[in-house]
Amino acid sequence: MIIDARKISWVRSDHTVLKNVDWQVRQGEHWSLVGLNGSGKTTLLKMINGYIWPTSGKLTVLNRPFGTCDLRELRKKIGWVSSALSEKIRPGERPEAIVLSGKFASIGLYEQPSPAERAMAYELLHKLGCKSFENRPFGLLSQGEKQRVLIARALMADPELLILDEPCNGLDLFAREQMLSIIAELANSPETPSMIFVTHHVEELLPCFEHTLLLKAGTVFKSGPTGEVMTPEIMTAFYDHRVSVQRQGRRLSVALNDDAAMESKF
Ligand SMILES: Nc1ncnc2c1ncn2[C@@H]1O[C@H](COP(=O)(O)OP(=O)(O)OP(=O)(O)O)[C@@H](O)[C@H]1O
Repeated sequence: MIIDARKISWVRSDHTVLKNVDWQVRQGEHWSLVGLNGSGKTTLLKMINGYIWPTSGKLTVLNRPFGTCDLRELRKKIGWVSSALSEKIRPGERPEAIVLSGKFASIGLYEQPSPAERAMAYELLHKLGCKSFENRPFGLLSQGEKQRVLIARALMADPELLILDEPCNGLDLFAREQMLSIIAELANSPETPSMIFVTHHVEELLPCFEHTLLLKAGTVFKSGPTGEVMTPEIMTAFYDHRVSVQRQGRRLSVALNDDAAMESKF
């Protein structure tokens, strides 16, 4: 089991940030985690990565029950690609060194990598489409280029779980689609671990994310096969607004119904 969360809650002073969250992610499954701002996505991810501890409930990640495992060791097995990570990378750092640093779970490269590790870093840079800017300092890269380098860095550690935390944030239409096609290709590769794709936007959900968890106000609003979760009825209740769910090819989109869109303006 990749994630086994049983009724986990996280309470801070008088605020219940997560409440009775149940979530089971099995080996080989790719999930999307969808929630509005403030729904608790980051808090849940921090918990899965062992940075915070459930106030109540039972959490097992990568078959390691919290309370009996070394959380630093657990973290090495999880690749969490987020804007917070991007901000930690020094602007002068080059993509090759950034990817190699993933092997040593460090920000910055302080170890001497072996020829095999260098070869793996090159292979990953290639796989993530980073060849044309592999020598450019990180600070000069576009948002999409930075994301691709950071995904390569995460894969360098051979993780058992890869968390893509809003990878399309700040990307224009073309960069977003490029990013999504790279993720779709990753999902096709048998070496890719289970992925969790975090987003606010339903139209970013690729068919490879066959399961979806909808998080609303710290609770699981719905979880299960994406096709069963993404119905107009469920999404209308999820957003507290009448919405329609359209299917475009193998992708989905959600739109506010006209009158709901008008209501939300005023
Ligand atoms: N340490 C804390 N103490 C008290 N409240 C907190 C703490 N951390 C987060 N919260 C609150 O918990 C709620 C969920 O926050 P969280 O960052 O997990 O949401 P999110 O779904 O990741 O939002 P976004 O999509 O905007 O990043 C918010 O109301 C936030 O203010």
